[in-house]
Amino acid sequence: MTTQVKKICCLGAGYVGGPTCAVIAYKCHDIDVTIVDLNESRIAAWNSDHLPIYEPGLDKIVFERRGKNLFFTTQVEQSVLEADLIFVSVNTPTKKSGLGAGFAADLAYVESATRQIADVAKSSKIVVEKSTVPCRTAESMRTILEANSNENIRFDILSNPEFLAEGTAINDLLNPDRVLIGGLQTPEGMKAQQALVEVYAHWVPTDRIITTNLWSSELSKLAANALLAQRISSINALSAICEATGADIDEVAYACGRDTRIGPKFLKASVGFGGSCFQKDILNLVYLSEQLNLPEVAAYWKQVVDLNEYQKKRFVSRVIKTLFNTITNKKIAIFGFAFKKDTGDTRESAAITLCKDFIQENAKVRIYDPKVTTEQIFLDLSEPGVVDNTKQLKNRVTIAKSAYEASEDADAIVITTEWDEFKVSIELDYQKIYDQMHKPAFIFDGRLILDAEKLRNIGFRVHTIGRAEA
Ligand SMILES: NC(=O)C1=CN([C@@H]2O[C@H](COP(=O)(O)OP(=O)(O)OC[C@H]3O[C@@H](n4cnc5c(N)ncnc54)[C@H](O)[C@@H]3O)[C@@H](O)[C@H]2O)C=CC1
Ligand SMILES: O=C(O)[C@H]1O[C@H](OP(=O)(O)OP(=O)(O)OC[C@H]2O[C@@H](n3ccc(=O)[nH]c3=O)[C@H](O)[C@@H]2O)[C@H](O)[C@@H](O)[C@@H]1O
Repeated sequence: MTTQVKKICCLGAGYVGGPTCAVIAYKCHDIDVTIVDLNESRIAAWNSDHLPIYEPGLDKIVFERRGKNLFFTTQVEQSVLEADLIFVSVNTPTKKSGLGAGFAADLAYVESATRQIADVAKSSKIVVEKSTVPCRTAESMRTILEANSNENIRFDILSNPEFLAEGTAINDLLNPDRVLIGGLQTPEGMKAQQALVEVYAHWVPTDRIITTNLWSSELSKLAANALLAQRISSINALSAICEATGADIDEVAYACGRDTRIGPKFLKASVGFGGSCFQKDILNLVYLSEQLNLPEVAAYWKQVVDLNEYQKKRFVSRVIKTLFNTITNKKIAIFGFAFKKDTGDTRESAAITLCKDFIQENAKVRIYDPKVTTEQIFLDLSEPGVVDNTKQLKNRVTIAKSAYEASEDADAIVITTEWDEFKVSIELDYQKIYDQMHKPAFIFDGRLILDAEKLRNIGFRVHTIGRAEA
């Protein structure tokens, strides 16, 4: 008989734990879901009218289930004690120091969450690795948990990586392409796997729920992110060839993507991919390959990240070169600071690198993003621990409340995030923007969202990634 899950606890109320478990509560009214975090202010925000993350559709789901079968708390012990199934959804950032620094995932949070479960549990639990981790992490978790099991308590470990993308998280969770559940191929392991299958089967068609062994599941998560990022680096590499030859990267992407074997998605050239995971997970894969003594494999995946860095630098050079080889004291309006549209998340955003480079060149940058807070922007641009450069930063960086305010007296506009409101045909009056800028007025489209022809007719000098200068 399968164990029926009645109470779920999720350790980690972040971008993954919050939306994922809110959707489980929304779809499974017979299951109580408690999301726990050590961070008190984050939990207070989850319990308030202003959720700690911006994600379209999330508010509605949380407000509908909160206090009914969805709870947010800092009470780790109580929640772990009561749960039959525990998601470990804590952060796994790249290690900053020690062995593997700059590449390996820092598993300290996963380990401490696992130890918390081992210390507190008084009944059997299914422990689910939701965080993205290096292949075979479940083995370490199992060792810690088994050292604490006895004839009355057993722990079954599953891997259930998350594939949601920020900005579309709710739709991704409600209609996933697939749900992946890895488990040990023992009778107990398969029984635990089935218990989690039944949770998802409340709303996901069973042919979309894939069960595999633990290690395939762990590796598939790193592999999926590496393959997605590899497509972006491939198209960005081609964008450089386009700029030098007169080919147009959107046309090339379209022509290639029409081949059903290639497909159209993830072929949009850009200033470089950002986000908390692509770079981290690929570096994690590089480290894993090196550990397995596979240097050629490591070098192959490392190139995806290197190309991404190159793309950002190449774009910065193009801006400086076009602005007559100097941007000292020039005003550059930055449209967008989040790593993609429809999120307020700035982790690894290409805009951070670009702004830092412009500041290094003594430009004055004025940033507008509809969802990122001023505090977050200054946090991202300052370099705590290196030098306290907040004062210098404030001389160079200002935050605007609108695209119009950002572009007042500007020499150039740089589009860094593809927010819909920046598109010519949707909201912005680019004639008004042009009229208030220094001339010649330059616009650099790092996201291929603008109608260059229309802007040129207004008088703008338009430079687009993946297109030669007109
Ligand atoms: N952000 C994303 O879109 C995706 C992230 N992932 C993976 O999911 C994991 C979590 O990522 P995010 O949610 O973005 O991170 P996050 O940093 O937003 O959230 C993690 C939360 O865990 C909390 N935490 C740490 N240790 C804890 C403990 N022992 N007990 C309770 N709470 C604890 C932290 O305070 C933090 O609020 C990472 O491994 C990431 O790679 C996977 C798919 C998508
Ligand atoms: O593990 C994770 O964290 C998640 O990472 C990505 O999701 P996310 O980073 O939220 O967003 P994406 O839509 O993948 O975009 C990542 C970056 O690539 C850029 N991008 C995306 C697509 C494209 O064609 N071109 C491009 O430059 C985006 O602008 C953004 O900066 C994956 O898409 C998710 O499946 C995965 O779960």
